[in-house]
Amino acid sequence: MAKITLKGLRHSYLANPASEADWALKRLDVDWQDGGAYALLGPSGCGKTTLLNIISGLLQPTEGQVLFDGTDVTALPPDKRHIAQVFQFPVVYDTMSVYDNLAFPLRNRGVAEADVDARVREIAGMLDLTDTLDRRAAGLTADGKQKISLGRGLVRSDVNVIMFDEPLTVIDPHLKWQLRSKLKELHQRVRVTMIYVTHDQTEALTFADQVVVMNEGEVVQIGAPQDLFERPRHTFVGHFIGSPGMNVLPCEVRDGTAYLDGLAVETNNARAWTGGAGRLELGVRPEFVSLSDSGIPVRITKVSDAGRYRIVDTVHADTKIKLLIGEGVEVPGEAAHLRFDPAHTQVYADGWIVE
Ligand SMILES: Nc1ncnc2c1ncn2[C@@H]1O[C@H](COP(=O)(O)OP(=O)(O)OP(=O)(O)O)[C@@H](O)[C@H]1O
Repeated sequence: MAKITLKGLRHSYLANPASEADWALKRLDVDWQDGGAYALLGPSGCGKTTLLNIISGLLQPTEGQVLFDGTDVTALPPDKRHIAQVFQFPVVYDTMSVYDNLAFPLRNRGVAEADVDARVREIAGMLDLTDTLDRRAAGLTADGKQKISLGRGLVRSDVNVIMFDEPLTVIDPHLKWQLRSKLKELHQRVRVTMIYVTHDQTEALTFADQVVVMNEGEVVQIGAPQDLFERPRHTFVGHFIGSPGMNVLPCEVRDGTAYLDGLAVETNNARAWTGGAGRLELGVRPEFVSLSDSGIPVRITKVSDAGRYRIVDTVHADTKIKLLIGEGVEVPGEAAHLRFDPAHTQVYADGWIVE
């Protein structure tokens, strides 16, 4: 196991990168603590696979270093890094038994047969594969096979990190939550550093203690799921995480007060704005917007049922604002007023939170 440090990492697939857009990874400084459960979350094309390949050694970064416990491994090939990887599609040997599949990474490294047996049975037990150990892998369902892939990642005791690259893509939706909670439980038992790559916020938020959110080649926030929800550092995080995402509304700030279309709105950070150029926006999640007797006048355009609550779409002038309301709350006709919870309303400048 190891702490992994990415220092001043940049990567471009072009020989002579000129503009910012030429960099697949713009600049990354990230510490992955030993034994942590991390998710790497971001939309397609944001650089997740590029980053994984740099950590595993399949790709040399254009600039910067990868350190394992402080030792520079940037130039080491993948087989010298002691990393286990689980991919989207199960990697299993169909003709071998489940037992032999799990034993393979250990036998390959010359581990004594008695130790192989003990470890295989332990991991099989954790993954509920004990009853299938003697069966040929070919007969298993997709989720059974993916469990073997997970097992092959977990079985080695010499790994610095296990990286999961969208491991639940081929799993039936109704089995996904089972495997997801299994993985979380396994992390708590084995305590190896795990990096779980996904573009699915539910998977990231249920698995990880810390979520690394990427957008356009940059890390925009690293935090616990609750931090990402309560205090998104970037409007992208607010919008990408949450369903529906955070309202991002154009605003002005004068003398420490934010104004939405000329109406003063209390926030938790407008006082910190020291001026300067930049696009100013208010961010407030639909969970922290409520109906009120006074406040921002809006027109209600749509009410949708979302189970235990309703999503209300409103519009103020040309600005759309969403809010959530509970079951017992009555929705007025077309006209209403909204109030933003000041503790959860913040100002962003060029996308970044003002602090
Ligand atoms: N081999 C390559 N050659 C050139 N450009 C590449 C290569 N691989 C990726 N890119 C570009 O680098 C950027 C990051 O891609 P990457 O595959 O790392 O993103 P991702 O977040 O893993 O996306 P996805 O979730 O779709 O796999 C994208 O703009 C992509 O087009």
